[in-house]
Amino acid sequence: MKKAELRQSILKKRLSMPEKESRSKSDRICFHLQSSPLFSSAKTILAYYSFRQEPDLSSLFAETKQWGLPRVDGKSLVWHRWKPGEPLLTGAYGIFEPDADSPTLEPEEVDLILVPAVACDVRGYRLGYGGGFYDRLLCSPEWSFKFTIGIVFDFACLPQVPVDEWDRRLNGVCTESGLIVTQ
Ligand SMILES: Nc1nc2c(c(=O)[nH]1)N(C=O)[C@@H](CNc1ccc(C(=O)N[C@@H](CCC(=O)O)C(=O)O)cc1)CN2
Ligand SMILES: Nc1ncnc2c1ncn2[C@@H]1O[C@H](COP(=O)(O)OP(=O)(O)OP(=O)(O)O)[C@@H](O)[C@H]1O
Repeated sequence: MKKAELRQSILKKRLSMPEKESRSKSDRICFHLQSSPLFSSAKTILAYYSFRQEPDLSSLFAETKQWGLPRVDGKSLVWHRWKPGEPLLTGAYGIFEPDADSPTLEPEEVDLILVPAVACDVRGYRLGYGGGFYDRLLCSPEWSFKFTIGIVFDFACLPQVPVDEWDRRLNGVCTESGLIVTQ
């Protein structure tokens, strides 16, 4: 199946999930992340603010970590420090984002990246919304060696997603069934 078709079918399935189910599965995902030494040893973590019924990471935000959230700036993502409770603004694509004037995070500070995805596969390949934002981020030298975990519900963790030459594998995938290390 081509990327666009697969994206459409997974998004349809995700949006049709009852909210209660999505909430309880998101809690399981957060539990698995919290139980991992990769998470406990990380001081600064890049995350995302859930939209279109992506797994919701907000129960993690209670953890005493330094959090970074992305802001879309043209074709790039800019990472801002964010403390739970600080206001977010509606940005590009209707996603809540930190204010452009809020302090940014330097790549050297970041220990772990929780990557939103439409689908992932067991090899660590990821399908996003087609913007190429994370593809571009993760191939740049300052980010390419960071530990990355794709976050999806089980039904979106597939044996294989289509791969293009620019796709890089994530280091792990976390679903409500657990965290798998892919490379
Ligand atoms: N919660 C969250 N925040 C995030 C991301 C994400 O995946 N999840 N992003 C991760 O990158 C960035 C936003 N990326 C996006 C890229 C494209 C579309 C989008 O609406 N695309 C069109 C189709 C484009 C195409 O197929 O060519 C669409 O879906 O209608 C939305 C967000 C930054 N913030
Ligand atoms: N390293 C890169 N430099 C420049 N453009 C890139 C790079 N990687 C990917 N792209 C472009 O970004 C787009 C990514 O498309 P693709 O459908 O693979 O996105 P995706 O992985 O689903 O999206 P996203 O990373 O935003 O979630 C393509 O048009 C591709 O040409």
